[in-house]
Amino acid sequence: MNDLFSPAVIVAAVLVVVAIVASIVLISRKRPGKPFEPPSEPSETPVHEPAGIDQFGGQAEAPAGSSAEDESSAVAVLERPEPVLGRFGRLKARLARSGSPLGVKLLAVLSRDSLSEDDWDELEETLLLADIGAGPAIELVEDLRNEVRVRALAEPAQVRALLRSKLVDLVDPTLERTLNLSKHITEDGAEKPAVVLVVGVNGAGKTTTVGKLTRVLVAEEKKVLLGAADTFRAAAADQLTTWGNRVGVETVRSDRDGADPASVAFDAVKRGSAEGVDVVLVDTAGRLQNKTGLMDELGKVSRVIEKEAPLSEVLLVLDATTGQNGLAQARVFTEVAGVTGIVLTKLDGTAKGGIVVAVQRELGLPVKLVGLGEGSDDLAPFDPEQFVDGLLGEA
Ligand SMILES: Nc1nc2c(ncn2[C@@H]2O[C@H](COP(=O)(O)OP(=O)(O)OP(=O)(O)O)[C@@H](O)[C@H]2O)c(=O)[nH]1
Repeated sequence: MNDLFSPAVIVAAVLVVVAIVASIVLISRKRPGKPFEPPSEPSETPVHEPAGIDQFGGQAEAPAGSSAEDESSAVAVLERPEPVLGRFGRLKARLARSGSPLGVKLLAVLSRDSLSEDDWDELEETLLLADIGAGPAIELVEDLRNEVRVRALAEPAQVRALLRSKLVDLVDPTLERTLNLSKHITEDGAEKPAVVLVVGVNGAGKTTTVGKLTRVLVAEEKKVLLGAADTFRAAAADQLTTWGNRVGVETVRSDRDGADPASVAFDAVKRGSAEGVDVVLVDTAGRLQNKTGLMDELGKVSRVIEKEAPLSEVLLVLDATTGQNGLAQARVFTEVAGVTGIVLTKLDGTAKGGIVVAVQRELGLPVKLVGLGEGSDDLAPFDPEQFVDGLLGEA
């Protein structure tokens, strides 16, 4: 009985009490006031949060030294993209502002009282300078000339109206330009998201276009998932993630630089199917059309995606400022990747808006979207009439 009060037992009891108190203190320090939460299931492919909101506009970068909590609360403030309706109308002034020789020069020629042989030549030259292509330029001037003569049009305003309607015809309002974004139902009744693959040469504006298109779709209340299959540059995936985060859209990407782009694209589409999203947008690395390995890789990306869901659209992004040079590149892409439509970027920065006509003629594909600036909402569905009005500087 006395054993109970022996010094050894007392010391042992005190040690046990101290250990219990110490562990309670430690636990409460580690979890300040938080209830116990089970660890979340790891996702199949990690979704990365951005380092901060950066040059893509919208919000100020977090100041140096700000805490992770500050950053996540900055990210939580989602931007509201501009409605899509009427966007082209807002942006079309930029076509005229870029000093288009079509707008200024054509109208200057057509304002003359009677048109001489030299005037018609000047008209043709102006169309050529605007990159409309030799065939269409010659056709247009011949048509215009005949009709002016047959209908005895004398007023500059009448000739101008005729030119406008001929330009609209050249741009072709009958082409189907709507993006195919319907979900796909498989034979066994499963629903698959629409998948849009975005391809093109380096620096054409692919990532920016995917970012802007994400905003268009979010404005249309679609549920979107992004796939960063540009695995050459970690910065490209960061850039895409930032675009997505600004409007609450997640990005599937690889943890490794140089990972297989086809596998990232596949993961994105698989996850999009599992989560029931409406559209998966897949960004790819820029590649030169003469590099066979890279073009083969693009073919593989398409094939691997199609194991999971059919491709709804393959958009080729072309930089309008490269003019006719861009056409050779474009042709190879259409063969390798089965392109369904063109996105013409940087139309705000060129006097060569006629490239729209040349691209469509040469490739037999419609221009579906146009980029008219570096702002987040400077992407619009292409509208032939508004486009021609913009080129001619008409409000
Ligand atoms: N002015 C103007 N600039 C644009 C437009 N679209 C894209 N850009 C700019 O073009 C540059 C290249 O854009 P990115 O989206 O990085 O091009 P990318 O094709 O993804 O580039 P890579 O991944 O290197 O092949 C960026 O500075 C964009 O801001 C546009 O419509 N107008």
